[in-house]
Amino acid sequence: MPSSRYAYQPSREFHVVVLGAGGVGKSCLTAQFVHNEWIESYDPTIEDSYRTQVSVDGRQVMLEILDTAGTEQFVAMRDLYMKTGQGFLLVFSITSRASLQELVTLRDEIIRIKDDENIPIVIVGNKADLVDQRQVDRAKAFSISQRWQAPYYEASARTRTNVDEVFVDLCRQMLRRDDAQEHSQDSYYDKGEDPSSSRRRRKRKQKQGPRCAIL
Ligand SMILES: Nc1nc2c(ncn2[C@@H]2O[C@H](COP(=O)(O)OP(=O)(O)OP(=O)(O)O)[C@@H](O)[C@H]2O)c(=O)[nH]1
Repeated sequence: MPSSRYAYQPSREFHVVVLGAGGVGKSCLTAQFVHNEWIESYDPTIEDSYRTQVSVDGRQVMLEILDTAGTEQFVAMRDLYMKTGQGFLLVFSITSRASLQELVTLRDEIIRIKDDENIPIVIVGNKADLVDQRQVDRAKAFSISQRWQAPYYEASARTRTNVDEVFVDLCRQMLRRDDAQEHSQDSYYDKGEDPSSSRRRRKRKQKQGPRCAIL
């Protein structure tokens, strides 16, 4: 007998979008997570996508990760990938106050485009190894994460600190959401109701308290 009710389920596939200002370390975080490699040079991204399988709490999940451009000239593509994204890593650099500010606009856009305040999001304060260049207090970032009801992690692509953790946290959020939707669809079909009419009720139920992971 399987120990979990999910043991026979096929692996899920989720679209993850990595967003943030130019140069905050989106490509480096993604390269560390997918390939375990550190990239020292800076080559601005236009758009790169990666497929990788990850095991989360014993469940196999296929991730399609889109590493996006932080530079202004490529922002026209944002609407499109925000529509397809099911989970978002919002990355700033702890060495740049402006990069945290940019997340405000990005988050507003995600919520507008997805029309959903509870979309899975993880906030990442990258470059945590550069402590002597810190411009963003941990408390400041944490208070934003509380407001947005999204977990906050300080990470370093350079030292590989909290790299797996941010992706896994996002996966958990997406899985939970998927499970809840599946479960409530089952029960509505059982009752002969239309599952789409209950979407809003369901979203409110999924609201979670913020979490903060420090180094
Ligand atoms: N010290 C340190 N440097 C980092 C870290 N992450 C990235 N960098 C450096 O920051 C620069 C930019 O990193 P990228 O990953 O290319 O940044 P990006 O956010 O993908 O940039 P765009 O493609 O322009 O959006 C590179 O020189 C990296 O080596 C980190 O955690 N610590």
